[in-house]
Amino acid sequence: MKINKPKHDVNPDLAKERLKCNFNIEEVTNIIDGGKDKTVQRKKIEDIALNNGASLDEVPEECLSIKERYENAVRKSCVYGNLVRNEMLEITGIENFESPVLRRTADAFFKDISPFMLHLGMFVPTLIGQCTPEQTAEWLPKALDMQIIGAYAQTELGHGTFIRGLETTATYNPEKEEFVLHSPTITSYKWWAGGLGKTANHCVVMAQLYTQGKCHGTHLFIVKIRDLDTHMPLPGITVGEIGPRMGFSSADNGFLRFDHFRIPRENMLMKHAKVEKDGVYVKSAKHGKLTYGTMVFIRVTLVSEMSFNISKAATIAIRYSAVRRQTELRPNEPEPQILDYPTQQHKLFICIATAHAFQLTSCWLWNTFQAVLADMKKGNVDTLPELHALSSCLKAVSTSDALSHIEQCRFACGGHGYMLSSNLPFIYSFVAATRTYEGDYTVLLLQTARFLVKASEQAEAGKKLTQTVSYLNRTANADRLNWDNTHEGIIKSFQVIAAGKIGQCVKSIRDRTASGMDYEDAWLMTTVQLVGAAEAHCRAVLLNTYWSEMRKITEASSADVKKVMHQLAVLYLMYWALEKTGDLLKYSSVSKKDLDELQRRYEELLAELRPNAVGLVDAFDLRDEILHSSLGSYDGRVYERLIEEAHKSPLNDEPVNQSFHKYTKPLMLGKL
Ligand SMILES: CCCCCCCCCCCCCCCCCCCCC/C=C/C(=O)SCCNC(=O)CCNC(=O)[C@H](O)C(C)(C)COP(=O)(O)OP(=O)(O)OC[C@H]1O[C@@H](n2cnc3c(N)ncnc32)[C@H](O)[C@@H]1OP(=O)(O)O
Ligand SMILES: Cc1cc2nc3c(=O)[nH]c(=O)nc-3n(C[C@H](O)[C@H](O)[C@H](O)COP(=O)(O)OP(=O)(O)OC[C@H]3O[C@@H](n4cnc5c(N)ncnc54)[C@H](O)[C@@H]3O)c2cc1C
Repeated sequence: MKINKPKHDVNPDLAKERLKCNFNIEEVTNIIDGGKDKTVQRKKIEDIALNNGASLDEVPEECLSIKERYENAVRKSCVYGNLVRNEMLEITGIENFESPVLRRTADAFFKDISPFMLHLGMFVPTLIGQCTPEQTAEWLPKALDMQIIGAYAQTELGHGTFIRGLETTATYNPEKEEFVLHSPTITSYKWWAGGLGKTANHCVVMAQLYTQGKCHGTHLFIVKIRDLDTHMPLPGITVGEIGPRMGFSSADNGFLRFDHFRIPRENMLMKHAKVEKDGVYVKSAKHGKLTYGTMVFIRVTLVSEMSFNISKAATIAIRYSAVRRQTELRPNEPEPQILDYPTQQHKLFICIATAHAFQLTSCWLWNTFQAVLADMKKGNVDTLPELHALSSCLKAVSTSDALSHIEQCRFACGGHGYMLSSNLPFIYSFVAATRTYEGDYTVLLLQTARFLVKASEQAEAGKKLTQTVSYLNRTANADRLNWDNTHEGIIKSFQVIAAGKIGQCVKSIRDRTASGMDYEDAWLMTTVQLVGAAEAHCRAVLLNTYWSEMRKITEASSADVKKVMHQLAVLYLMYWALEKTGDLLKYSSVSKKDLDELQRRYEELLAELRPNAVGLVDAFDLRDEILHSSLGSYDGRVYERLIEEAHKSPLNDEPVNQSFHKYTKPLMLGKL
């Protein structure tokens, strides 16, 4: 495999690590990419990005003012967008505009985020999923060609989670064949939409549809908010940026207020419901929630996005841990590499395994999503509830796990991990937002819980369940599982834990309703348990999917690759078994002796994986320009890079800062 040759000598410790690696790195890279041809394609696209002005920053993004950061991000987005439009989509095919490869190359341009991300990330997918064929023909080519730039404005100041509570209204006027968009209250301001504040000239808006005096609930509309030539907001539109945030600092998350703003009837996205010219409302959708389709799509893609983010953090932390030496173990011996500490391995090797677990699960989820779309094209919406339940819990758990693993990577890098130049704080703050957006963690797990409670009741009634909950058919009446200390045994025990927790929720709700509570209150009182049950179900799905997909995908691999991929999957199973010992003790016959044995095997496995740690992160094949990290570069020049980055601080532009003469000196002289 052609690797990008480092310009400098590789740090000797890192070089030694690479000699220790006992599997073929390229083979693992191909597995991660989904095949050798995909690796070749990815590298070709990365070359286009990296040879055409990526890393265009003279001054680090973080050293710029808010305005400069935004302007710089727009400049880079235009260079990048042009490359996507003219060269990269030629290779992926236009239908793959959401390809993870494009997402990956975007990181070479932006440490933080592009103000155009939501255009490609949500605006375009909404047009694809919610337009009639005529509307698609009208809007999509313009959007893909960047003639119009869009945002997705759903959330309001007063409501994000509860979509039915949105207050923006779209009232149909049959005389003029127009909708009138209006923001009736302060809480109805659209709030948060990425790219809306300053960049977009169009947006998709979710609003309560009124026609013939009746409200028909939330629907989507495409709205032009700015003049295409002057970019000035149109009369009736108040739009701006919401202010500094924890992350997303180079984007322009926006607010938007409508004052009786008129749009043509054709601007209602009418794939699933329409308003006729005379104002008659016609619903064609076979399922009530199809207007939520873009959210389901993004939740599906976020699982792979989390794999990518963990792999970046793991690469940084593991390469750094091979270079960093700290603390004398024995007198007169060199300080060990911190990667030799089992506690460090415990923090970091699970990150490698989790990146693989999420990648394989995301491919499987993507295929499930495609199968559901194919069903829906044929008019069958029966498989949608299971997809909604799956995408909700996998989005919730993958973003939450990614966040805590990335935080562990930062801890693993000590003080230097706190530096923005390590890139870990950027990765962390980006992923922190994913736990909230596209549906908050708790809220989405409660959606999955609704599905699980129904499934459990169906299992109880002897009905055969769909694939991802079929374990409830086998385990619904099982009291405690006989512990079986095998890999399949661990997976089965997680299914029994999930079944036990769901069963306990059903019982709690029933007990509460039997004692006089109404169902809503009984559900509410049980929500802490319901969140736990949905998380347990998600863990069972993740463990089972990772294990079975890993075995499938490595069937034809070399023995060494098979071995190391197997070790990672076993590590993942053991890690989670040890994290959930309380649940295992409650729902299986596992003994203290079994758990001690599991702990011992886990620690041995960390030691077995140790020589391959650097090889495993090299297999993620993240080029330095994408990693942006003083700690994680391929050559391991950690200390040199930290010093180089320090010199870029604008505070080092002059030896004495003017504040000394203005403030400090007068203070010292008692002249303030
Ligand atoms: C061309 C060149 C371009 C160059 C550009 C350069 C740029 C480079 C970058 C490129 C990279 C691109 C990569 C993209 C990455 C993606 C990044 C995305 C960033 C996203 C930023 C954030 C966006 C947002 O956050 S948008 C807002 C999201 N909001 C939410 O998610 C709200 C959450 N709330 C809900 O979903 C609902 O309100 C809910 C589900 C909580 C409750 O809904 P409800 O209506 O009240 O329903 P309920 O009564 O609870 O349930 C009834 C019933 O319906 C079922 N249900 C609910 N939802 C669904 C669903 N979605 N699908 C199916 N069924 C659903 C529910 O289960 C119930 O069923 P029953 O139990 O059977 O009754
Ligand atoms: C960086 C970022 C980018 C975003 N981009 C966009 C965008 O482009 N377009 C857009 O439309 N939106 C966007 N959003 C908004 C985002 O989708 C919402 O913030 C998110 O859906 C959560 O909704 P909320 O803020 O109303 O939180 P709330 O719903 O107010 O949640 C607050 C707390 O209440 C809890 N809670 C709420 N309801 C329940 C319940 N029923 N049961 C139990 N607990 C509950 C939650 O768990 C949470 O802990 C973005 C947000 C962020 C942070």
